Amino acid sequence: MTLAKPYWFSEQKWKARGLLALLILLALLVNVINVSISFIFRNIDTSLATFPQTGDTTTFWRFIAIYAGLLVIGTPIVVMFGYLQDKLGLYWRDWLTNRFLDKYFQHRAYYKINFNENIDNPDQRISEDIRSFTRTSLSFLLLILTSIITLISFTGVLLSISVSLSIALIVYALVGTVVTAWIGQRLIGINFNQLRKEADFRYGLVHVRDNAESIAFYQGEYQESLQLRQRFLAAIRNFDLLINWQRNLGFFTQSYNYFVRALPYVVIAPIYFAGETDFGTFTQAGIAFLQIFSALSVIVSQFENLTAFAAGIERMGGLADALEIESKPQPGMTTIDTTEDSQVALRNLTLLTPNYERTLVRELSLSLQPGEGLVIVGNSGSGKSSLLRAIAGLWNAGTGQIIRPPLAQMMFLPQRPYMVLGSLRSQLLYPKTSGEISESKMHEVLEQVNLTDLPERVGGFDVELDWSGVLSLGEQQRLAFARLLLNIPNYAILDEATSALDLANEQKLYQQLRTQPATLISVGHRPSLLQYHEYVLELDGNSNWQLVPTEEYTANLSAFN
Ligand SMILES: Nc1ncnc2c1ncn2[C@@H]1O[C@H](COP(=O)(O)OP(=O)(O)OP(=O)(O)O)[C@@H](O)[C@H]1O
Repeated sequence: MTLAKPYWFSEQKWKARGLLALLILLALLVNVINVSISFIFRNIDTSLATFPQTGDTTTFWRFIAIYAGLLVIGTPIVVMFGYLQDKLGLYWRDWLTNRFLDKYFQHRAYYKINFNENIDNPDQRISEDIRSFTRTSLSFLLLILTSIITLISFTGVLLSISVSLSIALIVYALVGTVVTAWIGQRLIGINFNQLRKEADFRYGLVHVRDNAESIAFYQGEYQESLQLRQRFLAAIRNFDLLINWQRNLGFFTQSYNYFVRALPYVVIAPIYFAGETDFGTFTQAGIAFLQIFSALSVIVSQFENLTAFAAGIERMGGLADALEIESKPQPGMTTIDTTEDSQVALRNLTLLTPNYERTLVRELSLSLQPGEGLVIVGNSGSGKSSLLRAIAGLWNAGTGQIIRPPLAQMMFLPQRPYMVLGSLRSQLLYPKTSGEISESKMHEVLEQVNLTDLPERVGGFDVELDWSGVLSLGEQQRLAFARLLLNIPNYAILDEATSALDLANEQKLYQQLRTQPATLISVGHRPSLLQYHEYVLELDGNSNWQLVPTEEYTANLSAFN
């Protein structure tokens, strides 16, 4: 699985490994500093406690000076440790997000994944889950690493003071870890659900924004707000559950943490009272105890993060697997065979819906000579658009063969005109991102689709607007048509691309198109469309079909009427 190839083995591995090695070195240095601090304060406290008997002040000041020196060296080390950790996290996110984006757009995975019920909100997985994954996994890795180093060095310190103290501490921390892990188990699932419900709620809001006008016409406010509130309520309910479990966990960890402060005193006091150790031991044991305690209980104190982290990994892993699967044919299911050639032909094509539940067309065969036109007609839901989806390779459930030219030579205008986010220029060039097309050519084409004054009206070719919001549906369809006339493909496939236009505009567009030598396949309901095509393919909705020359079809129609 290529997506699983880790960052540390990628083309950026040397940068990543170098930074990681530097971080480990800094972690070691931080630990050396911490151990030194415990010794410095042990000596400071002992010098203070023995002052009444010895009258010695120089030891005290000497250690204060050493501590000041340590601060000067220690500060940049600790700060750089945090900084480099963030930096490495940033590089990692950059790399991983780009990998996911590559996969998302390969083999049209972004389209197919919408039909996958297990993958909700891929947008959130790619944006937020990756961000928290890279940041958190790095901090966990370093936390565990530094904990192990701390554990080893301070156990050494502690053993030099008292064996029983060491044993008491380790037992205490282990018990705490196990109990917290047990309570926290429940949090994993709840956290997973929280991410999902928050994303659902946000998507609901985005959906209302995107469809604001339709909703306003339908006066659908009540229904929409009800639906949004339901999504919000689900998020709130789950969050309530989450904080309840966090409270339960809190009861335990809080009392557990309080007692940690007293534990070293309780264990050291008998040795001190027996005169077997100096006063500074309390300080050093306290510091060592806290260090070991936090190291051993990394899992305890980080449990909350750890569960959210595990949930995030699960969501990302799910997406990575799904993206991988989408790029391969489904095992055990028959798929339509596609062959590239310089013509369009269908041979014994049986097309099913992607879930293999409904047969849309059975045993369809036809072929089109270059420059010929075919119009597909039939009732709504009979599978007209689906046939175009199959030709474009979006759907492949079924049997038989589709012969078509390379997709780069074909241009599809989908049923819903698609307006890109960007300028009028990029709108016209789409799906190309740059091109040789001059502004005068663009003006000419806009004139052909009856949008002559559009650049003037909106303020030029480089103005960025919310095009689907400011243009009428018919204007959007004409703009999409302009794209077609600019690109001059050898094959034009139009799915009700003029459905929102008046007959005069429709006629103008189709006449323009027919002056080009392009092979044309249209889907449409209007009889006015028939005249621009040589053949009519009629689907009856029960997987039957008939193919007739247009003249014969129109003659039958008028005889019938
Ligand atoms: N992703 C999908 N999974 C399963 N079935 C689907 C999917 N998308 C569409 N369908 C079903 O496939 C059938 C054919 O749809 P299609 O869009 O091809 O109809 P159409 O003939 O173009 O209709 P219209 O004239 O209304 O645009 C419909 O019954 C539709 O509900």
